[in-house]
Amino acid sequence: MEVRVRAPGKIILAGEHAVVHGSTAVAASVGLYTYVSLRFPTPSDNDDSLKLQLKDMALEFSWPVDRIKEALPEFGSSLSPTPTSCSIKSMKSIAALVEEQNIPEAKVELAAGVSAFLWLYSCIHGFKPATVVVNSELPLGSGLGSSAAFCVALSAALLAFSDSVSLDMSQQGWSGFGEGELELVNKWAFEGEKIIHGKPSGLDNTVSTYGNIIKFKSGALTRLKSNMTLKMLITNTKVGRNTKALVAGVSERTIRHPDAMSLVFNAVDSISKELSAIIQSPASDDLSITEKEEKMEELMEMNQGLLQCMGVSHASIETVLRTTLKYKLASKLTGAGGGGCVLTLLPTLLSGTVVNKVIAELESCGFQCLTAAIGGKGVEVCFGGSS
Ligand SMILES: Nc1ncnc2c1ncn2[C@@H]1O[C@H](COP(=O)(O)OP(=O)(O)O)[C@@H](O)[C@H]1O
Ligand SMILES: C[C@@](O)(CCOP(=O)(O)O)CC(=O)O
Ligand SMILES: [Mg+2]
Repeated sequence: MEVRVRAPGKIILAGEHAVVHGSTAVAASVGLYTYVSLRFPTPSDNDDSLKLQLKDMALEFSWPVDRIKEALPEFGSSLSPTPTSCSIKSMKSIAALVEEQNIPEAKVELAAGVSAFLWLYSCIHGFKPATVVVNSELPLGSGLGSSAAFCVALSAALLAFSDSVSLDMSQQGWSGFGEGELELVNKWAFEGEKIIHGKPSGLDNTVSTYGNIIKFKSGALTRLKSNMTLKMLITNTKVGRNTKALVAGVSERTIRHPDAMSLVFNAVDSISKELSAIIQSPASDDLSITEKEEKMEELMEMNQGLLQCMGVSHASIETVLRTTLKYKLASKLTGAGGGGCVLTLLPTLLSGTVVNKVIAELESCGFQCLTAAIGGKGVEVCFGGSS
């Protein structure tokens, strides 16, 4: 029997980094997915190993379950029904298991994802042999939340075959989880994100789990009912970066300049609140769509300025900002910054010709542009078939 799960990536419309320090953020799911399938071998397969296949990278990792038992003896006897954090001792044992796999030097950043996998798998299924296959439409380490989508899809697939969750396996095609199940998936995914990010806010895993457009502050989410169609151009600068290092950099700056940074975080909080009010304001309100879009553009520019204050912009991001500004379009980085992706609001009345021109100019700089549906469904599951 096989289960397949998909979890979306996300864009952050306002509030990245500041959300780690308690400010409000606004984010939406993006229609690009990470897929995880899980299969347990039958006795006739005679397979006693745990396998992780990363299809896009053409990599396969494999551990004899006895080796996992030896490294993590604390698992197996009592599987954890509630999400728990990885202790320093378990992290060391997991690091040894990952090191044995000799991840190619050029892909060493995958070690964090593989560690999160070993933690989530061992907590939920102990020493059971299995094959887990992962593939993703999301660029890794680009600010679109690939780490969270990976942790959400993994947690959901593992829980789908656990005693903690009971799902109707006769459903055809993709189907959603119940509220209680989503909460459990989200909490386990957050534990995985902690291994990859160090100090995540929980925003990314929450958007990937629940989908939609959400407002998020200190672990609490509010689903937003959008009264306008939001069209965003996503530009990937293709400059690689690592969320853990960028989040740590902002924290260090906060320690050096606590008063100034607290004002920056407060300003971001106000921007996110105003942005969510605009998104939700009824269409019949005094503000026309154009006026709403102009306000949003201004808020995005202000948020970008504050992200520069936090030290997370990058020359490549500034090039995207300058290029889109030539067409009077507002942009901001999305995710951790330092490279990665930039969002540009595409107003409703903007002509297709202008959009094509901006995309052509951005792509001539070596960047990659995409437009994807935003605010769609969160994590979904599919049994048996190959949807
Ligand atoms: N499909 C995947 N397979 C394995 N690891 C993954 C996958 N997606 C994400 N990861 C892990 O997450 C890391 C990227 O996370 P991060 O730096 O937070 O960037 P982002 O979440 O914006 O893509 C990767 O280096 C890897 O460790
Ligand atoms: C910078 C931050 O706000 C978002 C990071 O997103 P991403 O990993 O770059 O996709 C960190 C967080 O909220 O945990
Ligand atoms: Mg991430």
